[in-house]
Amino acid sequence: MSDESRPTPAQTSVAAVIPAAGRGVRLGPGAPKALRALNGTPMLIHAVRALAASRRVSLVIVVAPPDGAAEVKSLLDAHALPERTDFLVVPGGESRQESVRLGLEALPPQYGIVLVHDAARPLVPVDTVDAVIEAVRDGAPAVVPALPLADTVKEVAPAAEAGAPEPVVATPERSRLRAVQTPQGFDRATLVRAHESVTDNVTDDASMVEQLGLPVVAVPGHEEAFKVTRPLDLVLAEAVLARRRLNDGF
Ligand SMILES: Nc1ccn([C@@H]2O[C@H](COP(=O)(O)OP(=O)(O)OP(=O)(O)O)[C@@H](O)[C@H]2O)c(=O)n1
Ligand SMILES: C[C@](O)(CO)[C@H](O)COP(=O)(O)O
Repeated sequence: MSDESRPTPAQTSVAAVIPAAGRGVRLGPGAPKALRALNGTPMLIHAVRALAASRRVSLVIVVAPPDGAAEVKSLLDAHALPERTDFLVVPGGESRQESVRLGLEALPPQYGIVLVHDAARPLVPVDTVDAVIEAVRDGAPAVVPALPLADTVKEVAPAAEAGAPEPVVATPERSRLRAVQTPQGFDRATLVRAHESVTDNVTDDASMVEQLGLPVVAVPGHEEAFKVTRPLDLVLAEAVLARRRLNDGF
């Protein structure tokens, strides 16, 4: 690679935005989901540590519940985090999409690569984080970690009336489908453009890049990067942590 085509340090500096402003309605009543404990430690702290475990991530921006930024700052201060990583906390918005945008607005200019990672995926292994970063560094404007599906997926039409069975209209070929996780990784300019241009409600950031007509690629995800969404997911997360403690010998 010639000196001219070699990316500059600014182009390859990596920041992570962690949207953590959701209420966690599907998890049931209680504190905002990101602040609920897993093995005695808030889910958000697990997620922050998971991203900061990558030596390539030098800034983590946490997007806190709209009225919870001070509490989240105190939480970060109260827990051991890597010294090489900087942390910022900003208040979030009404939707995940808005929270990510608010996190992006706080991003200092020197970061050329941005990861967006759900606080609700607290156990993502560092190898998955690094694989996403590597693919962006290799030139992909948008990268998602993804896993093949175990279930067959059906497309349904609306039910005739509330509570009635939903008509099945199609069965997409399963081998071509993937369940996508986070962190999703982006060339910064691409992600900023996507958030400026796409106004539809979407469920992930990569789909906004798809709407721009730009390529998105998938790298292997990890089973432990699952999203804590419903009560049973908390049981699974505690079990994964217990297995890690056993493997670590304490
Ligand atoms: N207004 C919102 C909504 C969601 N999120 C974040 O986006 C991630 C994925 O969202 P999800 O798992 O759906 O979390 P909740 O919105 O909290 O869950 P629910 O839909 O059950 O209320 C979470 O880390 C959540 O905190 C956010 O930052 N701001
Ligand atoms: C971004 C995401 O985690 C990818 O699978 C997912 O779409 C978030 O969905 P949620 O309903 O906001 O949890």
